[in-house]
Amino acid sequence: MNYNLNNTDKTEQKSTSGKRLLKLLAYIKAEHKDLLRAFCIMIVSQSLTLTAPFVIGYTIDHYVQSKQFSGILLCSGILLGMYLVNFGFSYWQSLMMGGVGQRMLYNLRNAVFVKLQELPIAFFNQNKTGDLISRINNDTDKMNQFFSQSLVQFASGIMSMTGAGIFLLCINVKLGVATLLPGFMLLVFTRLISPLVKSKNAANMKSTGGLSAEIQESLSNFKVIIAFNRRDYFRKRFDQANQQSYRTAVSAGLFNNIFTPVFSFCSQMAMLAVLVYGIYLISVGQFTVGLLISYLSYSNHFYNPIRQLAALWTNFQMAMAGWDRISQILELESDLKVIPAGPAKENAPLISFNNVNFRYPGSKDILRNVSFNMERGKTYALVGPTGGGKTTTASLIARLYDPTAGEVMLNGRDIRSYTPEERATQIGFILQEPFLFSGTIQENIIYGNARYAEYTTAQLEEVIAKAGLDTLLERFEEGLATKVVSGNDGISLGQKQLIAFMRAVLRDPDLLVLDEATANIDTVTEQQLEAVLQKLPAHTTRVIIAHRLNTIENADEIFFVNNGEIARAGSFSHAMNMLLHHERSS
Ligand SMILES: Nc1ncnc2c1ncn2[C@@H]1O[C@H](COP(=O)(O)OP(=O)(O)OP(=O)(O)O)[C@@H](O)[C@H]1O
Repeated sequence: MNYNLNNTDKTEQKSTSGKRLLKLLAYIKAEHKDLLRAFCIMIVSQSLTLTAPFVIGYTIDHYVQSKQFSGILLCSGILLGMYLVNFGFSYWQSLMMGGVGQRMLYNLRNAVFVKLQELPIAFFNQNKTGDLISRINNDTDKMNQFFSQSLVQFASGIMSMTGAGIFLLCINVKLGVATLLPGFMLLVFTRLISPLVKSKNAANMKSTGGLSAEIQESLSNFKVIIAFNRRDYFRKRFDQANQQSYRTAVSAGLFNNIFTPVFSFCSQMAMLAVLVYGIYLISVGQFTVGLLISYLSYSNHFYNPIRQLAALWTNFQMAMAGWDRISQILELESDLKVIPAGPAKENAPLISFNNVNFRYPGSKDILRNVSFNMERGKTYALVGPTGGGKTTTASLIARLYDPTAGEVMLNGRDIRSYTPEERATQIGFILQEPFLFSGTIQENIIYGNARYAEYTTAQLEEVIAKAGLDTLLERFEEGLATKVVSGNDGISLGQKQLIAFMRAVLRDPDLLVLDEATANIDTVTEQQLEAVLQKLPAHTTRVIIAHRLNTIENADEIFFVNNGEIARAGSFSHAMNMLLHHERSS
C-alpha cells in the first residue's frame, strides 16, 4: 500500500477537498453550543454596530440641522450606551471563540497523534520523520492561527458585511447596487484566484516539511557527519532545501499579498461611487446629507471587513492547505487489519509459514514461496548473508508486515486474526537497535506490561532475580533507578540491549525473537544472557538472528535465509559450510 504522503495522486486530492472540509466541520460540531452562543452574541453586537450609523444620520437630519441640542444629547447618550454594550459583548464573544478554537485544535492534535500510532511500520518507512513533525507542529499551527485568532474576525466581518449590504440596499436600491458592484467583482476575483493561492501555500508547506526532514536527518546523524567530515555535503543539501523553501515562500507570498491592494482599490471605487452618485441624488432632492453620511458609514462597514477578510482569506487558505496535509494522515487506514478468526488447527506448531511471498513496496521478492514450522519450546536460529532476509522473516513472524502471498499462522490460526494486544502478549521482539524511553530502567522494563505496572521497586527486583536477570541488572550502578535518556549517548548500545532483553523476558512471551540482540555485548554478558534464555519456561520458543555463530551453537534448528529462500541448514557445521560457500561464491 502506498503510504507516501508526498506522493499521492493530485487529482484525487482535489476531488476530496470538499469532503475534507466536511470532516473539519465534524471537529467544530462538538463545540456547537458555544458556537451558537457566540453566534447570538455576534448578531446582537453587529446589530448594535450597524444601528449606530443610522442613529448618527437621523441625529444630523432631525436635530443638527435644526440645532435641537437636547435631541443631540439624547442621541449621543444612546450611542454611548450602544458602544459600551458592544464592547462587553465583543470581549465575551472573543473569549468564547478563542476557547472553541483551542479545544478544536487540542482534539485535532490528539487525533493525528492517535492515528500515527495506529499506522503500520510501512507508513514510517515511506515517510520522513521531519516531514511528519512539520505536519503535526507547523501545519496544525496554521490552523491554530486561523481558528483561535481569525475565525472571530472572519465571522463578524461576514456578518457586518451582510448587515451593511442589507442597509445599503434598503436605504436606496440604485445607490446600493452601485456601491456593492465592486464587492461582487471582488468575490469573483477571489473565487478565481483562491485555488492558486491554496496550491502555492501547499507547496510552501511541503518544502517546509522537506526542510524539517533535512534538519532532522542531519541532527540525528551528526556523529557520522563529523567523523566523515561531510559537513560541506550536508550544508549543500540543507542549502538546497532552504532555497526550495525560500522560493516557494516567495511565490506563496506573491499570491497571498495580492488580495490586500486589490481589495483596497475596490473599496475606494465603491466610496467614489457613493460620493458622486450620492451628491447627485442630494442635488436632485432624492437624498439627504444625514442619509449620505450614514451611507458612507455603511459602505465602510461593508468594505472595511472586506479589507480585513483579504488578510483573513490568506490565513484561511493557509489553514485549509494545512488541513489537507493533516487530513492526508487522518484518512490513512492501516492495511494490517484484524480479520475474523477461523477455526484453529489442533496440535498446530507455534508458527507456520505456508507458501509465503514477501516484497517491500517497489522492491524485488525478499521471500519466495517459503514454508516452514517452528515448534513450541524449541530454539531456532536464522543465519545467512547480510541483506538475505532474516529481519524481514522475523518481522513477518511479529506481523510488522503482512505477506504479499501465502499465510503466517500463530498457534494454528492466521496471525492476522489476532489483535495487536494479543500478539504483543505472545510475541516478544528485541530489535537490533532497541528503543528506550526517557525515564528510569524500571519504567522502561514495565512498559506495556500490565502484570508488573503496580509493582514497587523491591517487588520488581524480586521478579527480576527469579527470572535470573539480576546479573544483568547488576551492570547498572543505580539498578532499576538508573536514568535513561532517549536517543542520548548516556547509555551504551550494549546496555540498551540488556534493558530491552530484561523487558522482553519479563513479558513471558510464548515466542521470543532476538534480532542481533547480543551483537554489542561482551562474551561474558552474552553467556549470562544465554543462561537466562536456558531458564525460560519450557514452552517458550526462541528465534535467534545472529552473525556471531557461537550464539547459535545450541539452537535446535538452523534456517539459512538467502535469495528469497529459507532452507533447513541441519547441523551447525552444515550451516557454517553454507555460509562459507555463499561467501566464496559472492
Ligand atoms: N523497509 C524496507 N524497504 C525496502 N526494502 C527493505 C526494507 N527493509 C529491508 N529491505 C531490503 O530487504 C532485504 C532483506 O533485508 P533484511 O533486513 O531482512 O536482511 P537481513 O538478512 O536481516 O540483513 P542483516 O543481516 O544485514 O540484518 C534487503 O535487500 C534490504 O535492502
